[in-house]
Amino acid sequence: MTAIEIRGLTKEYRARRALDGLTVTVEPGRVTGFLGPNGAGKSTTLRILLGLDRPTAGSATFGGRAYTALREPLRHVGALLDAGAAHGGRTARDHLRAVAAANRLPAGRVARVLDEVGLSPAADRRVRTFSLGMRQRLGVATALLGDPAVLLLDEPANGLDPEGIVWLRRLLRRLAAEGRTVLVSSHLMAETAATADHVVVLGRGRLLADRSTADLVRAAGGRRVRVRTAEPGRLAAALTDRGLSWEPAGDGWWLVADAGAEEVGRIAAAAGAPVLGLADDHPTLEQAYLDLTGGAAEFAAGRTGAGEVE
Ligand SMILES: Nc1ncnc2c1ncn2[C@@H]1O[C@H](COP(=O)(O)OP(=O)(O)OP(=O)(O)O)[C@@H](O)[C@H]1O
Repeated sequence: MTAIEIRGLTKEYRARRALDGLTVTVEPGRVTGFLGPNGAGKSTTLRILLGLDRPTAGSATFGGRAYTALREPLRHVGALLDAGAAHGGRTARDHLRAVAAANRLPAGRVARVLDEVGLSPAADRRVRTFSLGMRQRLGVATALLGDPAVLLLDEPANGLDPEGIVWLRRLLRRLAAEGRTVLVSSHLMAETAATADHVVVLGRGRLLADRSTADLVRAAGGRRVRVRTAEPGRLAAALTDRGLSWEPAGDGWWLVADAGAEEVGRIAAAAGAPVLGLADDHPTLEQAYLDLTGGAAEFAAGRTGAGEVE
């Protein structure tokens, strides 16, 4: 069991501070979603973790050891940073064999990981003929080659079809259940909500949240009800009488704040407003994320002066 420990991590690129004193521990035995707007510092963190970039200050270690200090690092840390990393002229099998040989990993692992990612039937095709989703699978296979305790995956769902996404979700959950540390960056909130037990959210190089996915979502929104009625005027008057506020949510739906479905159903019935649809509206990770990162997006449409022009 190996935790990832990030302490006071700071990275400056000339005038730009990509990471600003980031401190967080990524625990084993669970899938941790690594979230944040474009430019928040996720890739920079992953690159520093892998010794591909040097921090200006602070440290990033695996069970207390820097990546560059690990002997046979692929046995400890598997990473998917760039799905285009494999040489296009090689077959998937040859690519994995080369990585295994260079890292003194048993050749027998190649067939195992090809099978694991569902690429066995395509193992002898050249990588240049692979779809983006197949390249992602090969990237995951490469990360798994050393049977590592830690997995760092940058946008692994990128290019996967719906079946591939379900496969990836199951794989990540199983790897975490085996006690591994699984850190997965993503911009797909629904997918992260379905996969990650825990989330670490960055904004402008700083930690915005480090908590369980369920807690973050729960904290996002109060109770709300989604309702649609054939008599909007009557329902509006009855809700106002009870001191409840609402807002339109499109297609004739309203969102009533601080109320439950049962209460709104009774109010509508008493007011003689036929209900066409009614449900408690559960907050989503996307909502929680947007609330959290609202002020931290480096690039946002319609905002002037917030981002830098390069
Ligand atoms: N090599 C570099 N030179 C200069 N600035 C860089 C370099 N790499 C990253 N940056 C800057 O550092 C900041 C963090 O970038 P990073 O790629 O880590 O963000 P990210 O969270 O991975 O974003 P995305 O979601 O778009 O992948 C950005 O402002 C980016 O422009």
